Amino acid sequence: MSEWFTVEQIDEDTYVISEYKHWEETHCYLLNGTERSLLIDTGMGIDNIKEIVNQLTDKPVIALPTHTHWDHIGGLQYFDEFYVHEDEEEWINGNFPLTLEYIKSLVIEEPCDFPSDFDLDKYEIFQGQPSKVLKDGDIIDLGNRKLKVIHTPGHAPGHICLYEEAREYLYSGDLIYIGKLTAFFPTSDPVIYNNSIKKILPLPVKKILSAHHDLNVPLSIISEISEAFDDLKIKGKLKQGSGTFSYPNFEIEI
Ligand SMILES: O=c1ccn([C@@H]2O[C@H](COP(=O)(O)O)[C@@H](O)[C@H]2O)c(=O)[nH]1
Repeated sequence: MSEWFTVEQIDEDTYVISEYKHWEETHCYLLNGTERSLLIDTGMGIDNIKEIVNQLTDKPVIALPTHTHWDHIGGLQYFDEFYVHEDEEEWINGNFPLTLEYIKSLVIEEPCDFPSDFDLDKYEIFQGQPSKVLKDGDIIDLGNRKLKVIHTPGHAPGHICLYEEAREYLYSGDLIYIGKLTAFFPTSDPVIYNNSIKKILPLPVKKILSAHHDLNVPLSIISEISEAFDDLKIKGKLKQGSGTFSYPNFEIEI
């Protein structure tokens, strides 16, 4: 097993594959169904995540990034079938707004014990044609498991969360996690981010499976983030350049 990835089992047919050595501390989730498996997010592409996935499922795998920032799409290169939300189809298909040189600088922004065969000169931003383009409300059927696509823009225009109603699992991507939530990129929008939080708020959730950092995400964080955004709205801070605001479990950078 690669030393780059860490694998933890969440329940009998759900795994989290993490890249803890890198400052982004990404998490990808493998959901095994009776007909097919779903890999939610694919990491940075620094090592081959498919080799890990192959040890955890013998079913055909659909790869699905929650959005197409570089640290979520790096592993798409290893999968024949992948889906993206319609609002980021252009980004994955030749028009991502950041240069490769800039992304490479992010890859090595902090010291990191990279795999011995990793070569930054050969690092690429994945580009390709999705096998399916998703929209809000679509259902992904794995056989015995169904995931609902919830369009939650704000961090990125085509950001999605996946909701598994039967287990009350929320795969929250970069919308909700412990750490710095970011709505300051030119393609982010803090008002829309707040609307996306409001979309998630009424869902019954037993487990939040986030894309970064600490996996023990308290369920209360959803309402805490919602209240924080509402407070910033009242104070007229929901516009870009307002700054970074700190709360017990998270920060919001706008
Ligand atoms: O406009 C942008 C968009 C993204 N980035 C960089 O990409 C990643 C985003 O990571 P997330 O995990 O999706 O938050 C991060 O390294 C950003 O710095 C950017 O620089 N500008």
